[in-house]
Amino acid sequence: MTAQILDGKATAAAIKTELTARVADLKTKGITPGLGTVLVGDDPGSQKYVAGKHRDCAQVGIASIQRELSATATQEEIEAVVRELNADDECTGYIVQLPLPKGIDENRVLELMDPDKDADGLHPMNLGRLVLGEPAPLPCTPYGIIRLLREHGVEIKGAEVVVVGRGVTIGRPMPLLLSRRSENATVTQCHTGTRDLAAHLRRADIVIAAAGVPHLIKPEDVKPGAAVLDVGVSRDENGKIVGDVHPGVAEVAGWLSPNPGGVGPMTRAQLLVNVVEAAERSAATS
Ligand SMILES: Nc1nc(=O)c2c([nH]1)NC[C@@H]1CN(c3ccc(C(=O)N[C@@H](CCC(=O)O)C(=O)O)cc3)C=[N+]21
Repeated sequence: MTAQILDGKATAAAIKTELTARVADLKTKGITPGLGTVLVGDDPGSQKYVAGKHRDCAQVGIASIQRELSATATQEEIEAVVRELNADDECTGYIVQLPLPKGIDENRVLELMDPDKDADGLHPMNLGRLVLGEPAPLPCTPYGIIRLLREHGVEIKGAEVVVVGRGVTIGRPMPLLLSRRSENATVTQCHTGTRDLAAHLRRADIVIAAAGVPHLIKPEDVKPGAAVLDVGVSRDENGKIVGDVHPGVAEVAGWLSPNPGGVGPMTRAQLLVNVVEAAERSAATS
């Protein structure tokens, strides 16, 4: 048996086509969505991700606003850029690329963002809205994963889902989304304190591997036919992506997200969705 591919690249392309029409419609109402990015430092990986986000924007007609600061930027300098984007009417949504350099208080920067311009859905106000079930921008990777599963007809309702990891961008918000009535999954969250990870994995209909540990998920721990999402992006000595999922899992799983080409493109597409939806919300209230 070989797993069917959860094709993030193709699904993201379809989402972008749909967004292109919505952006064109907003423009007829005099609104041009604009995505801002704040990049601090010169990490090649981060530069590449941010460049990809601006390429996506160009494809769907969203304006791009780029702010770059040196690796030695101070807390005050970063906060000044955040205040500037909060006030900039052309910037309808933005992200602060994480992680920020050591010594910078990341949470203080995130809390300073205008929650209505938070394209990542990571502002405390929006994480709170998610808990309360109020409309909010949804965290990009978790919601991208749900759309990827839906698009391929993988049943989420009633499924036993194991999320591995508890990071702020994926592991922590993922169970919040999956346990909403609209998804109705039963979720187990595993992390480094989990006593017997394999025992949990073997029961899972859906595994979401977001631990950042290369090849953590082994074929012998996956239930035959399960859907496995590989969210990890570690790199080997040649800079090649190594996921959290061992390649042998493809012989056991029913569905598998390739990496690259799976969750990454969905994350980027969902960021655009958040920008367009924020612009649509402001169009409705203006
Ligand atoms: N505030 C913030 N928001 C983020 O969303 C955020 C962040 N900070 N910091 C870093 C991580 C990482 N991330 C990725 C997005 C897309 C791909 C992606 O599209 N990857 C391609 C391949 C890229 C390659 O080959 O290197 C793929 O999976 O096919 C990867 C990683 C977003 N992040």
